Amino acid sequence: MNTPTLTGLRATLDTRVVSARTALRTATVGRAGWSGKAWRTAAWIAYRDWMFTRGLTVWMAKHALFVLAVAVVTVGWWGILTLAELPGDRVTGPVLLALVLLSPGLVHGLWAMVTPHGYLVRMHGRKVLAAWPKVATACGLGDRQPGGEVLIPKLSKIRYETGATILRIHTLAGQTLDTLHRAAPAITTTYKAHGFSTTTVQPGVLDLGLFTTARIAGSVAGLPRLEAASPDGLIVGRTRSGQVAQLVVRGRHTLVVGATGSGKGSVLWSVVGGLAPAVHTGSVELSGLDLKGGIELEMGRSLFTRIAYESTDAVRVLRELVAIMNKRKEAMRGRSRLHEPRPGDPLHVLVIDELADLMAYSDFETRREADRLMSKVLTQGRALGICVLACVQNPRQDAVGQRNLYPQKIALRLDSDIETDMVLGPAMALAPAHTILEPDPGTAYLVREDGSPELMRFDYWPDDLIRDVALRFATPRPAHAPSGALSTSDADAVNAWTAAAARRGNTNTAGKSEDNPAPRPRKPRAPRKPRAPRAPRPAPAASTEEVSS
Ligand SMILES: Nc1ncnc2c1ncn2[C@@H]1O[C@H](COP(=O)(O)OP(=O)(O)OP(=O)(O)O)[C@@H](O)[C@H]1O
Repeated sequence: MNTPTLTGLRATLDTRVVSARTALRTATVGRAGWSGKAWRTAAWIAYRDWMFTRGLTVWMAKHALFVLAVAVVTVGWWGILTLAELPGDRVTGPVLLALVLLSPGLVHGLWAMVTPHGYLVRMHGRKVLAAWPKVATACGLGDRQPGGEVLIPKLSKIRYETGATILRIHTLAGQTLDTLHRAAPAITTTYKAHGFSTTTVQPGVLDLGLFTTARIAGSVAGLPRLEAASPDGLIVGRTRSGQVAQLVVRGRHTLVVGATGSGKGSVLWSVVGGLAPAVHTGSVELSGLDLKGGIELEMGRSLFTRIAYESTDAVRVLRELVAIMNKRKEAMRGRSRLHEPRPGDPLHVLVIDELADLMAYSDFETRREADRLMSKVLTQGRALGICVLACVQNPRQDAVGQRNLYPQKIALRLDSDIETDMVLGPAMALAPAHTILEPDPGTAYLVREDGSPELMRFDYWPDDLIRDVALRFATPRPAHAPSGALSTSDADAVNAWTAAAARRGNTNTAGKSEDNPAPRPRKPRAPRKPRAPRAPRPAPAASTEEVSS
């Protein structure tokens, strides 16, 4: 059976197990009133009993010979009393002796019963520690000495966080942290963990996090708060250890890639919605390009200062941003190397819902102009306070020719390891986005500028929340209605989306427009005559207005 089928089966099975568990819980401990309380009490007693038995059994298995000897002595004592037909009690003595001799096991069982979590953690830690010499040697970390002795890196501490076991490992003399980094995937597999993260603690000391869960539970976003709306660390979801996941927006461009249904909308709205309070105060300005006819961005249009649903408008928005960038260059020259956003001189965030619609599926002239302007923004914008968040489904070259200009990448579920490689390059080994399961939309690897990956799940943004946020935190400088603007009703949005899809597709030419003509077969082009250089275009009036305000 091939891997995708197996993955699909596993996902179906997982979903069934989750729903069966939920149903059982609802029918028992989840019930309201006295019956629910009775179920909960019974479950608590059963669990503690089970933990006592487990603790005692583990101790007995570890001291099997001693337990056997106690059994022989106890039964032997009782047997002698019985055979000799001595009068009096023949049971109490042997039983008391057995209880006294087995008392450490009983204490062990009580420990497991009273603090089950602490007990399980300690037991797991002991197992990891006991296996470490073998694991380290098998993963190539051993150093054989002339006398035949094998030295291994010291495992000094084991720590537990939600969803991860953290091993603190010290390099041997002659080893570098790279040696440990290289061995990390093998150590992870040997301990049967779901993934790993590495953190350098100090020179020669590494914290290796082994993930104990493969999935991150989804959560729904709440209303954003002004103090949290920082482009230097925007809260966008949860990490595998249950901590808040942060995304740095300022000073970097972000490419978001994911298959259809992988949750690009969650990433987009986590950023747009998360920044909304800063938009309202004027320290962030959003520009949006949504060439799917506005189906995604229309719902939050009042948050955007510039918005485009058609390719010609998209080019206009890009030109305005380039003009702002050029003005800023002059203003910042010799004074500052990184733009500090503030009301009146905001951080500009350009949000593109489907990059390929602009860069691959538009007409030739638009593509060329968009490519030129995007290159400028991507190469010069980040220090000048103009950042891009571009979402795309297809990571191939024709759709994202400039992917190397995005220092930060978010890889949601991808269809194949080839696509992961295309998006993440060498970081793919640590961020296998093609292994993210379909039932976990919004789960993604964030690969930062330094190449360090982190698995996280972006919060889900329901439509009602987006509308509410757009209403509360509207920008003080709202966008003019874009040409081809839609009514906000869902029915209209769907119609517009269908029309836009038809314009892009080559099966239906009904929605053909000048911006997006349906592809048709072309004759081979004759070589071009050299042209006189074009006079530079004057900057559009709107852009000047943007900068001077
Ligand atoms: N963070 C999340 N948690 C839970 N469910 C989510 C999350 N994000 C998205 N979903 C679910 O997945 C569905 C698809 O998400 P979304 O539309 O964002 O995907 P997409 O990648 O934008 O797809 P497309 O490229 O086809 O537009 C949503 O309708 C929602 O039900």
